[in-house]
Amino acid sequence: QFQMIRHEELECLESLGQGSFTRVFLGRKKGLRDGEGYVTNVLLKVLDSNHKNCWESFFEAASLMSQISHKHLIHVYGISVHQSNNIMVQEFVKFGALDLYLKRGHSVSVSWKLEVAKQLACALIFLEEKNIVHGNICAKNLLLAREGDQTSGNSPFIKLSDPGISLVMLGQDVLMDRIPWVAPEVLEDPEHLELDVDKWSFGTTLWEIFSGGKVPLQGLDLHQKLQFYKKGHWLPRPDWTELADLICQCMNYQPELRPSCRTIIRQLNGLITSDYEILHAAGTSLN
Ligand SMILES: N#Cc1ccc(Nc2nc(N)cc(-n3ccc(CO)n3)n2)cc1
Repeated sequence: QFQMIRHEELECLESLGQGSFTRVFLGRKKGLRDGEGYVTNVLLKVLDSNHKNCWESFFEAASLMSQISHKHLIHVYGISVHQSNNIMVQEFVKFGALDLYLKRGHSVSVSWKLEVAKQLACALIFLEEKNIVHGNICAKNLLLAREGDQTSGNSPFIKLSDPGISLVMLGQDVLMDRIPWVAPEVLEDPEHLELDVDKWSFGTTLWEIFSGGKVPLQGLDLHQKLQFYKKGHWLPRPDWTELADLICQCMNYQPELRPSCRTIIRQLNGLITSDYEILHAAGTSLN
């Protein structure tokens, strides 16, 4: 279900950071295309040695991503197992993870943020139609392939990364640490994953995108995070009412009441044409 890549074809260059349980490196992949030798930049995602027992789940994620293809989903070339290294080989996405991009203080417009949100919603519609639960939707797993900028006005382009080790494999404390991205019902029964869990995480990711990469519930320990759910709390509402309402609808504690992906897209389109967006767009072009 995926391409096995020989380690001789791979060259590992500098470290680019880390996900949960993995480290990511810039790499090169040698290959042949109609007899021609060529080298491409790749992203090497290496499973931490102390999580070796999760290698099946790690490769299941690789297998999932290599069996489906969509413009807003990361392309996985295959996997490489060499000595004690389990490596997922992905297309290299130029501007990296969105959470870091936003934290670096790039000033992006409201329409830029809405475009990113819409593209994520399109990826979710695609997964929903295939009845696939991603399970790890968050700004850290949104990769920015094109910056898009105010002047030339071309829009950003994002790709949703692989889900990594499945929620089912994670311990309770890892699940608690993923509050407020992980849907509340997952903590009750991690085995029973429904599509609705991705809608909850979409709400949290929307909050991240419009909060400039701020980490929601930063500084809360696991117990306090658990209390946040026990008490049915919500994240601090952004001042844009319609956006805040959409976030709250997605982060509904009753999974069946969360909006369908199509409703989400319709509401995002409504936000794009709303006066708040026009006002803010006017604001940025005035200053
Ligand atoms: N400075 C810088 C810089 C860093 C990374 C990239 N590119 C990239 N391409 C991918 N396919 C995946 C990732 N990831 C990064 C974290 C995770 C965890 O999910 N993935 N980064 C580009 C620039």
